[in-house]
Amino acid sequence: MSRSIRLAVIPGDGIGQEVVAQGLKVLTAVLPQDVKLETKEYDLGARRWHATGETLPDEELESLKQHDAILLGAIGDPSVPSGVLERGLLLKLRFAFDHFVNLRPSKLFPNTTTPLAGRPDIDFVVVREGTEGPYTGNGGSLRTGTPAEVATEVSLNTAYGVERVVRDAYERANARPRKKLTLVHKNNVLVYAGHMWKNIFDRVGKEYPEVTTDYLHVDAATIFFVTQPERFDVIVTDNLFGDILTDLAAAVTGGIGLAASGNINPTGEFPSMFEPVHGSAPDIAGTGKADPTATILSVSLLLRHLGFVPQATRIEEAVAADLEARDGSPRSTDEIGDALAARVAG
Ligand SMILES: NC(=O)c1ccc[n+]([C@@H]2O[C@H](COP(=O)([O-])OP(=O)(O)OC[C@H]3O[C@@H](n4cnc5c(N)ncnc54)[C@H](O)[C@@H]3O)[C@@H](O)[C@H]2O)c1
Ligand SMILES: CC(C)[C@H](C(=O)O)[C@@H](O)C(=O)O
Ligand SMILES: [Mg+2]
Repeated sequence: MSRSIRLAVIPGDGIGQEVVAQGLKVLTAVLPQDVKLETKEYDLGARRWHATGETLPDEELESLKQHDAILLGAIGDPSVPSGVLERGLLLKLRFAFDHFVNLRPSKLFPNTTTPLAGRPDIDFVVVREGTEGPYTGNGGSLRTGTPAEVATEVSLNTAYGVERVVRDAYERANARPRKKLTLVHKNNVLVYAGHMWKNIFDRVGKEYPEVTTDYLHVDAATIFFVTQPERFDVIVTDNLFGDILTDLAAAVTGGIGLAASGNINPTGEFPSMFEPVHGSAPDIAGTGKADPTATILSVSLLLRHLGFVPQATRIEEAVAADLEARDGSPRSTDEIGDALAARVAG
């Protein structure tokens, strides 16, 4: 395990700035003295775009590449046309660094007010494909803005891309006690991409005889996320279904303020990037109401990825204890960060 971490930090927009400050606070508190943490902050997002018109210049991409990992807050702002920063910055990073595994764990933490509060054993992870599907920008519009407009947004799926993420999901399922993997797609309607996913899922599954498999159409999966979440262990799904399912998973297991994610490049060729599942939340930005826990749990995923397992576990335990101790009175972003930093340090 390396005793130094070169961390690139992209606070981004809205509450991204606020929650990343807390993530760094907890990271600093949890690391042993002899681990050298070098951080480099990148001014990327709405401010930069307004000032220079840039979203993610090549030099910055090259510089980001020189790090062990990236911590990102959130990208997107109402003052910038929708999609400019999301595509030009966030998705550009995920694609350029081949983050084909978008890992989004969901655990029911104690003392949370959610529709599933009090339900035991909710502990699943969504392995969302991160580089393909309808996210590739493969589309266009004709007669734009007229009543005769036609727009396409093609979902791109390659056997190469599907097999590598499915294989990763089998590996993860095989390493967990329950060893269950559910494919979520919509192959009753999306018969080309859906059948390719299912065929690859079945073929790769032959190599993992200990893993129990299941298949659900995405609409049915949304029912079971709410009514029978305990049926899930590892879920593998495409980029867009995974986006939607993981906001739902967050909402039912503790709230969007607790949902962490890792954009993983499993080959290690490029730095992986860790970020909360939520966005820049312009409706609460600047109010101190943002819960930084999702970012702090993303720091835990980052540490685990880099091999700092005891420190990652310490953060998870601190979050569980902190939630247990919450009495319902509101706490600011800073106060939650301070409380978690104190717990991991103590
Ligand atoms: N990974 C990302 O950077 C990311 C993810 C999602 C959305 N976005 C972008 O963020 C912007 C806003 O998107 P949106 O409103 O659809 O989604 P959002 O996740 O920003 O907000 C949805 C709701 O959840 C609440 N919320 C989010 N994070 C919270 C937190 N930590 N604590 C408490 N409440 C929280 C918000 O206040 C809002 O009511 C858009 O530009 C969108 O494209 C970026
Ligand atoms: C902002 C957007 C591009 C992004 C996505 O769709 O992946 C977000 O919703 C997420 O879940 O990280
Ligand atoms: Mg999303």
